[in-house]
Amino acid sequence: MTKVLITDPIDQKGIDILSQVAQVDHKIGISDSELASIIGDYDALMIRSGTQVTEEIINSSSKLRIIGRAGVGVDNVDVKAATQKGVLVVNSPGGNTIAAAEHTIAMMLALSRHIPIANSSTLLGKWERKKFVGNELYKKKLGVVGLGKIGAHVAKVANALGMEVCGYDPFVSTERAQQIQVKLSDLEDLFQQSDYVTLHLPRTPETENLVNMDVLKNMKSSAKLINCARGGLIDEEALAQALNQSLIAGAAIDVFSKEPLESNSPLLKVEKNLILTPHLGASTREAQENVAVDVAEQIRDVLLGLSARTAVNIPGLSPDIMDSLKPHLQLAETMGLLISQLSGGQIQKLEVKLQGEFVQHPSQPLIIASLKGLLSKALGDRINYVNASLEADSRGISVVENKDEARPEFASGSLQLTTYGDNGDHSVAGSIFADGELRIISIDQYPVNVSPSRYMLVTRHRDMPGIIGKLGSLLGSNNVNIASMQVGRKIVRGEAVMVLSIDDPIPNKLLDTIIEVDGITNANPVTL
Ligand SMILES: NC(=O)c1ccc[n+]([C@@H]2O[C@H](COP(=O)([O-])OP(=O)(O)OC[C@H]3O[C@@H](n4cnc5c(N)ncnc54)[C@H](O)[C@@H]3O)[C@@H](O)[C@H]2O)c1
Ligand SMILES: O=C(O)[C@H](O)COP(=O)(O)O
Repeated sequence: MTKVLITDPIDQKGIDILSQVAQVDHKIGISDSELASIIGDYDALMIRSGTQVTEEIINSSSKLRIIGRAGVGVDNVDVKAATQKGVLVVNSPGGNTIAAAEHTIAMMLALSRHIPIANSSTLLGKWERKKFVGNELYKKKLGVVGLGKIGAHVAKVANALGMEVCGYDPFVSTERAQQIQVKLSDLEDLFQQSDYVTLHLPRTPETENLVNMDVLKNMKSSAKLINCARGGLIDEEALAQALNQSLIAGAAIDVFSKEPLESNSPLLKVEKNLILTPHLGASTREAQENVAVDVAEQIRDVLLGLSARTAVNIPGLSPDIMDSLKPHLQLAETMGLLISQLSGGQIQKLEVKLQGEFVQHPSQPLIIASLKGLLSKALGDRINYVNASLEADSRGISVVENKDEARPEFASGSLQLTTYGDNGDHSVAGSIFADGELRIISIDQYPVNVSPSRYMLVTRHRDMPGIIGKLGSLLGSNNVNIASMQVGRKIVRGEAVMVLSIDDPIPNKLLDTIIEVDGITNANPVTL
């Protein structure tokens, strides 16, 4: 029975989707060690930000195929370890955009009008109208750091509120900035000139402590800072000091370097204008339903053998591409598997050459499929589309891509793989014929025309009378049935390649006898 484990609160609609195809177990708040001890039973894991999916947990799994993050940030998943293990990681990049952007706007308004503290004061029976005079957002300058989905929506709403919006994002073009009505600025100016600064970027080694004491000192003393993105982007000790010393006028923080917020956090000792919420950015009914459905559908599809929409760790392999390239991917994988058996030994380089119609397609998926085939004899079930590039890389196999725009020999173009390694260079070319059938069209530059079959024998021999007959009778007398035979040669009576499709695998003893036949220089059994 397929089993899915859920370790964070997930909307029921997502659970219902998973229940169609799997047994769904809930272990909310499970410890790391308990998770590591039970993960071996599960095919899929569904989480939010509360579960840390560490390398140890991933390596304790044995049949885990997919980790679904019902939300955006995957910084709580060791994606590298998952990729190495061949586990797909998917998220929901857009499901909570509006929720997080609206929480940001709510934080900005709450800060400006002292809403939380005015509420507490009023509940205590006080009537402190003078104490809680605020600021308008209208005509104030907002600096948005990170102009992705959430940053862009915040900018849109802020523009509608009459704010002047500037932004910093090294990966956003001037055209895109104009489109979302944001004036691009450098980071220093943004902090120095803004009345409000809001962060909407991921936490990475480069962005950690992006807001430190130097940055805070550079801000206006009337400025307010909002972080509904990720903990760790702000040095919390420095922020506490900056607020206590009135270096800035306020902050609203939803995310923390350690969550849940620890009781010794310096932020809990701040007595000035500081609003804290417990990572609520995505906590709306709508967003929770969106992300749960989005991710559960992807988990269900992957468990059914279909592709995921938003995989984090297989770049370039969107479902549309996978669908349109199905026969091409199958050809590339088959050829990778074939050439690995013809090459034998250690391979240092794979050259992938696309010709004719193949040039029109994205090459990355074809390279990944070729590598998957190439490594599957060595790694068995462990190799998949997720980890093929990484596994090739860690084995020192470099990949060179080559596009040949010349008029193709075959109407549908061709794909050629060449390996360079311990046993010299080997090449295989293939094409897809009009009937959609895969064909191997050359082996080691010898022209052939073979449909790949489960068992094959590829020999090298001198082109002379009698060889084909000898080989045929050897196989026949050992009860190996030949389904088809093809000989490829470049010149008469020179070197030739023979490709036999056979119904059964070749016994080792028979292979030894074949190699001893006068004129046969090499014989490679192939299983596809
Ligand atoms: N508080 C919450 O509950 C909540 C909810 C959803 C998302 N988030 C977080 O909000 C953040 C933004 O999410 P998103 O969906 O907009 O992501 P996104 O990928 O659409 O946008 C992130 C943007 O950050 C930019 N960026 C990366 N490095 C940068 C740098 N050094 N300086 C400036 N910009 C940089 C990227 O170019 C990108 O445009 C993420 O960290 C996400 O995890 C939090
Ligand atoms: O990255 C995200 O999607 C947000 O941080 C939301 O996290 P949550 O799913 O734990 O609410």
